[in-house]
Order: sequence, then structure tokens, then C-alpha cells
Amino acid sequence: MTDAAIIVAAGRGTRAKGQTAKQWQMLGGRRVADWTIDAIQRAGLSPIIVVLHPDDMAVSGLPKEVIRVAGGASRDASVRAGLAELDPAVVRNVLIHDVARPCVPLSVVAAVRAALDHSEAAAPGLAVTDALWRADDDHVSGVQSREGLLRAQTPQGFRLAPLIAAHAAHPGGAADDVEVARAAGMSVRIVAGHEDNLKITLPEDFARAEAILNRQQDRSMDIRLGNGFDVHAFEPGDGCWLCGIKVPHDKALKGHSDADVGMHAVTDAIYGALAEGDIGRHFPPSDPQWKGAESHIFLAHAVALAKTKGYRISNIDCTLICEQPKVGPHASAMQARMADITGMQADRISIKATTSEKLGFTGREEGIAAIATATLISA
Ligand SMILES: Nc1ccn([C@@H]2O[C@H](COP(=O)(O)OP(=O)(O)OP(=O)(O)O)[C@@H](O)[C@H]2O)c(=O)n1
Ligand SMILES: C[C@](O)(CO)[C@H](O)COP(=O)(O)O
Repeated sequence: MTDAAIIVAAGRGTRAKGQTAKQWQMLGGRRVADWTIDAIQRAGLSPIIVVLHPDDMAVSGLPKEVIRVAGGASRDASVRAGLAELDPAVVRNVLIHDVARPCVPLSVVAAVRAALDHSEAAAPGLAVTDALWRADDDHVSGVQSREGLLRAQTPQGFRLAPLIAAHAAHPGGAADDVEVARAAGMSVRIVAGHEDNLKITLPEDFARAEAILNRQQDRSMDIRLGNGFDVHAFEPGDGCWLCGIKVPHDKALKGHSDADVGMHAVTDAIYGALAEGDIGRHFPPSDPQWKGAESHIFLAHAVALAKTKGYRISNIDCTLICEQPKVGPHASAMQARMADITGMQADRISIKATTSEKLGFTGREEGIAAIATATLISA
């Protein structure tokens, strides 16, 4: 059983103004939605449903793992559309989060999940620290006790099956899912919210959110570099696998796997950045199951390991060293294939080649060498 997430992103952000809905506006170099999805992915929730406005269903740049669902005219209708994608036989808990809360600390998500071990529902709240007034136009018409009042945040977490039933029974118009759950008699445990977890609502909230993200990143950013180097000898054949593309040649590369020397160097660069050894440690050549293996298996493993350890790969640079075959005509296809395997943007992957001026084993065309660098950033 898993803990799933629904990110509601089908609103139009009218109060935030702007040319596009607030979730597609830029914040510190990325869209609001990218920060939010990233935070929820880092929290380890899966699957992640992103509920989009019908006009936004084809929006580019969302991680390929997220499931896109068309939302409704109100927040609760959008949540119901997301819930319809989840199977209570597979998913135990669901955390529902506003796309407009991109700075949610991992500790808040973790507190909600931990509370769900013992409660059927849990949500973050923050004390009201200012005095409260009632207003009559621009004059104070009374005061409101703040005793027992909390400011509600998301993600709000629930046991999936009773929440689906609660939404089915609700007449609509709820401000949040806690309201829906309580109307169905569910008991909701309160956990500590966080001041960083603001909901971008008004134009001035973007600057506040950006300052929070900058502070969070300054505190947590960890940049790691790794390098990888590999060599494979030629043998008779009809082409070489290089960075995921079979390049026609009058020779092949010899190896236990498909001998993709470029992909091996890149994979080792990622393992190196993580201080996780090399391909041989994870896929021993002595193990017959890896004989003839396609090297994308190794690269995908290194990428997944980076993610599990809390890193995203910022860029990769790989140089193939050979006289023949010529790499230039195939470099774009290699870049696209490597992007496909790693889930990275193609413009963050560089594949290039050099000769060794006919010197050494590459110069004598006895084999191909590859050197690669990868930069990993704490996610
Ligand atoms: N039909 C709707 C309305 C809202 N939301 C989502 O619910 C969250 C909280 O809503 P709010 O902050 O009010 O967002 P908007 O409705 O987009 O903003 P506004 O009310 O200013 O138009 C947001 O993540 C929003 O995208 C949604 O998925 N579907
Ligand atoms: C769910 C919510 O974020 C809790 O604070 C909030 O109710 C949704 O936003 P809105 O501004 O009330 O539409």
C-alpha cells in the first residue's frame, strides 16, 4: 500500500493577477508548479496526480511520472477528479496539496504522514498570532476572539476510502478537504504547520515565496560533481552502441554488456557524485544476468539512486574519444536518447567527441574511450 498525492492546480489564480494562472508564473527561475511538484516528489509520495485546468492539460515540462487529470469548476470538484484516479486497494493514504504552496517544508509533509499512522485524517495548522477584528468598510466594527482558531494549510492527509465516501456525500462548496472529511464524521488530527508554507494568493506573495525558497536552498544546497571514465576494445561487428544509439561502423565494441562506453562513463559519473562506487559494484560482471545487458538499465538505476538520495542531476557532459566512427552526425540523437533515459531536459546533456590525434590505443583504432562529468544538486 502506498501514500499518494493529489496536487490541485486547476484554479485560475484570479487574485494573483498576472498574464497566466499563478501556478505557471515564474518564481526563482522555475514555475510555481515545478517547485510544488518537486517538493511532493521529494517527500516520496507516489503516485502523484496533478489536477489541471482543462486548458492546461498539454502543459509542457511536468515530470513524466505525474498523472495528469482534468479538474472541475471548484476546488472540491478538482479534488474529486483526482480521487477518481486512485484505487483504495492499492493506496492507503492520500495527501491533498495546493499547487499554490510551493515552499512546503518536507517536515510538514512528514508530520502529516506520521500522524496518519494513528489517525484517519491529519492536517497542518498554525496559530493565529494577530488580534482579529471585524470590519465595516474601512472601520473596525468589533473584535473576534482568536481562542481556538487556527490557519489551515495543506497537504491535508486522509485514509483514501473514507475520503472518497466523504466527497461523494458532500454537497460541494467546501474550502478544503478537512471540511469535507469532518462533514462525514471523520476525526482530523492537527499537526504543526509552517510559516514557510504560505499559499500564493496575491501578487505580493510571489516575492515572499521567492525569498523563502532562496533561504531554504541556501541552507540546504549541496552540489556534487562526479567523473566517469571507461574504455572498450573493438571486435568484429557492424556498429557500436554509443550513448544509447547504434552507430554504424565496420567494428563493434566488446564487453560483458552492450559495451556502450559513453553511457557507462556517464553512469559512473553519477555513481561517483553519490560516492556509490561504479557500475561494477551495482551490476557485477561476474553475474551472468547482466551478460549482453542494455546499458540504459545501469543509467536508469544510477538516476533513481540519485533521486532516492535527494539529488537531481543538473547537467551531464560526456566526451567520446575515437578516430572512427564519427560521432557528430549522431550527437543530437544521443542527447535525445540520454534525456529520455534520465528524464532530464536535452539541453542539460552534452555529448561531444574528440580524436586523440592518432596517438595511443584510440589513435590506433583499437577501441573507444569515454570521459564524463555529472553535476548533482540536492533537490
Ligand atoms: N477549480 C479549482 C479551483 C482551485 N483549485 C486549486 O485549489 C488551490 C487553492 O485555491 P486558490 O488559492 O483559491 O487558487 P485559485 O482558485 O487558482 O485562486 P483564485 O481564487 O485567486 O482564483 C489552488 O492550488 C488551485 O489551483 C483547483 O484545483 N480547481
Ligand atoms: C485549502 C486551503 O489552502 C486551506 O488553507 C484554502 O482553503 C484554499 O484556498 P482558498 O483561498 O480558500 O480558495
